[in-house]
Amino acid sequence: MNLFASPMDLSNAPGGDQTWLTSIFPPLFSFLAAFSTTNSYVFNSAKLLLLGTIIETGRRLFIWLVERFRIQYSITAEFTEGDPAYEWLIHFLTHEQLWRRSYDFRVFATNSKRRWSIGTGGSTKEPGTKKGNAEYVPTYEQPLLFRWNGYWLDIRRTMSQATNLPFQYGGTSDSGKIYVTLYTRNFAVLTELVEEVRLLYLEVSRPNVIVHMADGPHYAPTSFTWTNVKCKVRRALSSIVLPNGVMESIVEDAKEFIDSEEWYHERGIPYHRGFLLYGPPGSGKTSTIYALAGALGMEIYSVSLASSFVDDSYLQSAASSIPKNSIFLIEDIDCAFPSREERDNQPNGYIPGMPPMDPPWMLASGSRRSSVTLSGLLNVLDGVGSEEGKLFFATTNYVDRLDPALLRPGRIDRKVEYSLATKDQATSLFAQFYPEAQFPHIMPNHDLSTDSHAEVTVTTEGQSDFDSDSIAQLSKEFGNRVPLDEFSIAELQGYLLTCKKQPLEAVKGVADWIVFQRKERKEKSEREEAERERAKRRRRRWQGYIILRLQLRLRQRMKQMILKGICSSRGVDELV
Ligand SMILES: Nc1ncnc2c1ncn2[C@@H]1O[C@H](COP(=O)(O)OP(=O)(O)OP(=O)(O)O)[C@@H](O)[C@H]1O
Repeated sequence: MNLFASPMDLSNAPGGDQTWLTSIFPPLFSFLAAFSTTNSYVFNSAKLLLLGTIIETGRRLFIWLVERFRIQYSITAEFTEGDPAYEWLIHFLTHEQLWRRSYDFRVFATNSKRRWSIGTGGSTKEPGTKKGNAEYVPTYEQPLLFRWNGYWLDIRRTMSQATNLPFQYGGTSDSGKIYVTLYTRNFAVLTELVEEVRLLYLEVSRPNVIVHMADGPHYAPTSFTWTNVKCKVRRALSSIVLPNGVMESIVEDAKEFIDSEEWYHERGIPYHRGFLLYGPPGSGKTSTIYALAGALGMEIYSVSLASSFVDDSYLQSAASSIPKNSIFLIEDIDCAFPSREERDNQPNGYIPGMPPMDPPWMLASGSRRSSVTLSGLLNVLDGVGSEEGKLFFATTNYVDRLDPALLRPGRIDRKVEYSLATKDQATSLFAQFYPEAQFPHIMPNHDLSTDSHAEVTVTTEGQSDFDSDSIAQLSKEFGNRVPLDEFSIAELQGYLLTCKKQPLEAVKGVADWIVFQRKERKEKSEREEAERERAKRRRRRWQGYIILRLQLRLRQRMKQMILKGICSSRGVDELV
């Protein structure tokens, strides 16, 4: 066997003409040819292996060249989920109808949280006749190439990945990302694109108020993702029924703040304005903030301290991730403070080695305490949460629970009280519910101002027996019949919803409704009182048990000490 045969000698080897191969790798082929004279199978395999290697090398070289070209002649921008720019881009992609080229969709039976799904016209048998029940959201996971303003763009999306553990317990998360590759070296094109998508987003979302909610545990230690985004239809300021001038003054105040950034900076005053809206549930605190956000074109970032997963670090990272010119809303801010009941139930003293006076189930039951501490909250208000000209709003039903440190100017600059419905508010609500234009058939035929319905009582006596009236008169009558400071606007709204199209019935039936509500409230308060009594008894029993255990332990300890004393006086180690 001649291992060093000339390559040319190999042309006659089994396997046909390998001249071109042998000229590339002469020694190897010399060896293989020599070897293959006895084993043609090995020679063919080697040929294939070599061919594959060459093809693979060529393929990699090609990819490398394309990558080099991309790096040299393109710009890639990354948009991260949770950042407003991500939302802008999603709206842009939907607007550009890029989904038409997509072959991958996720199908949701529920409404997607973002408005970037594709509206479908129901079934193909009756196109456009029925709105589809599902939503189709393109995944954009395969790169999509399209043209924008004469430039080629490449879009690719990666989904967010999270472990099911909050980050305090080692959970991790990768936010979803969209990569946009622009095939140009001109950076101005990217800024142009971002500005266009931003303007488009503002245009598209103008009729809505965008509310970002922190409504679930958070998994990433570094960046906070506001994954729950809601589009609420913008509400007219005039639809909020408040005492005269209140809404206008809040709007004026907020506008003035937005326009006076320089003024604040010149005087070295932190550019921050905090509002506290307090009052009973359903009196319009949240609605005011939503209407204000709509009027000012701002987005809301909302955290509720009543949520169990919100603690100091959660609040801190949420607040620091809110962009400029937004509203930072903390709902139920009182949850960071103990209620009077909780304070009253505190044990008088701590007994080392003994369990707390209140059993754990007692603390947990009905407690709305948040894990956020006062110092954590103040840090957020003084620090990250107050930067960049954010408007800060807090709402509470229990203003008395709030610590004076929170209420000092600089943290809370303006307090607005909300109350249960006044007669004027009830009148305005009714007038809004039944616009004159929609009820032209209701004509005045009866002067209600002469009727004696100034105040409704628990009986139905005093109801007028009218058939129809003008909306203005009916509104007034409704206002007269609703007792002052007893029902919230939300409750009255709930009642009016039961007679959406019958304003006359609404006025006639309100007395019965009031009777029913009072009866229900009485029963509820009796039930609650009974529950409180039961809880008190349970607490007393538990405290008695703790005291008994404490006494037993003390008695044992004293016994041991006395025995020790006797032993030492007798000079023995132990009494027999
Ligand atoms: N002053 C008001 N003007 C118009 N609508 C109101 C008013 N108050 C309450 N409503 C209606 O009642 C519902 C609840 O109102 P909202 O959530 O604003 O009350 P809230 O004071 O924030 O209550 P909570 O303290 O429980 O959060 C909304 O649907 C809203 O339309």
